[in-house]
Amino acid sequence: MILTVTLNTALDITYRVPSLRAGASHRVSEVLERPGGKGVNVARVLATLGHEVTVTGFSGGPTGRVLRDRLTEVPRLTDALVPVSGATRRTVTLVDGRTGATTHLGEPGPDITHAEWSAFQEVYEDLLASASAVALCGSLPPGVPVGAYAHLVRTARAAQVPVLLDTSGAALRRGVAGRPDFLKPNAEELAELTGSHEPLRATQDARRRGAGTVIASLGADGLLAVTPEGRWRATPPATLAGNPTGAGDAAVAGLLSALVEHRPWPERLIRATALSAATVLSPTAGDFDRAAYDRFLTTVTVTGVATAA
Ligand SMILES: O=P(O)(O)OC[C@H]1O[C@](O)(CO)[C@@H](O)[C@H]1O
Repeated sequence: MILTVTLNTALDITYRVPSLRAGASHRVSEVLERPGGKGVNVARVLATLGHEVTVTGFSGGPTGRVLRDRLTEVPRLTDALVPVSGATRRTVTLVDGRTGATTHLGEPGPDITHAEWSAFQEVYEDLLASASAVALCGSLPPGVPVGAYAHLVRTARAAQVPVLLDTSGAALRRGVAGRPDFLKPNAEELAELTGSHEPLRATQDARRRGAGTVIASLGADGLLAVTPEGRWRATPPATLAGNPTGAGDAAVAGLLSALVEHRPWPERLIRATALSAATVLSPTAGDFDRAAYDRFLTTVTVTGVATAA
């Protein structure tokens, strides 16, 4: 199975309003509620693609119960979340019906005690024994040490399980030092990590900081991958209008799916880019438009990037 870790799971709420204005009161025209947090979205996409997947991390309180209930509806997905005394957070995405622009609000998440963090590490080590790959995704809830991802990366490497890291801020800065096999930052996270806004230069810098391979998601510009085997850019067929929430998570699912099937890099990038684009066309994170995905698989282009910055 493929293992995804979401230490800060979330109940993701999407509100669509006819036209969003700061300082105004709004009537919501559509409400969607989904189990979320990055690794949960990755897992849902993987399960839809036909992979056996296990989700772990923390969940608690009434929101955690709703999240776990909803996860039982996903075929091929095993819930190995560790219960905690605090409540799973909510996130709210506001979609402006006029422009399609999205505004994201994320709660910090529950306080995790030392005993809960220790319990999680035991569960994680056990799960690694039957994992073909692991993705460590999203922010850290309060109470989890900032060096947590570096530790989890090293544990995966010691168990010889390929490990992908997708996080931000201090958790990313510390996590990359654990030497993950794969790092999947977006343009903003990459710039924050390296101080460079030039994607190729920043991607190479991120590798020097410890990542084996860096796959940067660049929004409408697709993916840039710098790997030990070569460098590629994967470009979606067109700029798509829709909800980009979860597009990066879908890219991670595409990379892992093709990785465990031992596909070569260009194919991994096509799958990741096609899934990411097909997610933009779906209104909720963790879902993708299947027909669009099949179409994009034949229209995403991959080109080699020859020169160093
Ligand atoms: O863990 P964070 O970095 O706060 O990100 C969580 C959020 O990101 C998303 O996974 C979208 O990528 C949402 O589902 C939401 O839960």
